[in-house]
Amino acid sequence: MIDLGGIKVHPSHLARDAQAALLDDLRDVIRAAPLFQPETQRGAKMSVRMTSAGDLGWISDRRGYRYEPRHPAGGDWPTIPAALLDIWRDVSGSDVQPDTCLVNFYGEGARMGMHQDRDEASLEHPVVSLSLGDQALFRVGGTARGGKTQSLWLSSGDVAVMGGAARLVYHGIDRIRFGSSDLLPQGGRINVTLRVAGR
Ligand SMILES: O=C(O)CCC(=O)C(=O)O
Ligand SMILES: [Fe+2]
Repeated sequence: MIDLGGIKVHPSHLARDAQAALLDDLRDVIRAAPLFQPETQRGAKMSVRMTSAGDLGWISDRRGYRYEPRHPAGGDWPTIPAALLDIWRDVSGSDVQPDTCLVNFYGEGARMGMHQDRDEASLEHPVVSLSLGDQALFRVGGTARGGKTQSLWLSSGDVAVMGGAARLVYHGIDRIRFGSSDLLPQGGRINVTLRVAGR
């Protein structure tokens, strides 16, 4: 286990065959709830495409960031794949089940700016984050914007847990190494985050 500014990173938590099986589950999620490219409140398109599973899904549009019980195109979010609940059980240290699973897809050139995860109703539960596919440069700071940062390349199968004092640290993805993994036939990276958003 690696401690990155309080974030606990479990390298290779998921073996290759389990990654491939989970990818099949995520394809079903995406078939039921297609990826969309959210806009920020200021009207800029995010470079990451996303969708969700669970009772709630995270969205962003001109009205801001929030959780919604339906996909922007209408329709319930699909259920969270059971294999992800197993990961949550193994690493979260929480006996509350996650009610949302955000699926982020990073194509070539996609990135995610530094931010805190704080749209959840209660911030006492951890965020559990799984990387699949191409490597990504993960940057972690402190709980205030603009402080010192540390970086780590996340690889397919790695799991990061943001909990306790690290629940509100600033973090982002500077870039991916497009084509560095052959898990996704077309290249790119999928990041899956599990959260308790609604309680
Ligand atoms: O892609 C990642 O590893 C981080 C994603 C993230 O920070 C988020 O979805 O809030
Ligand atoms: Fe985040």
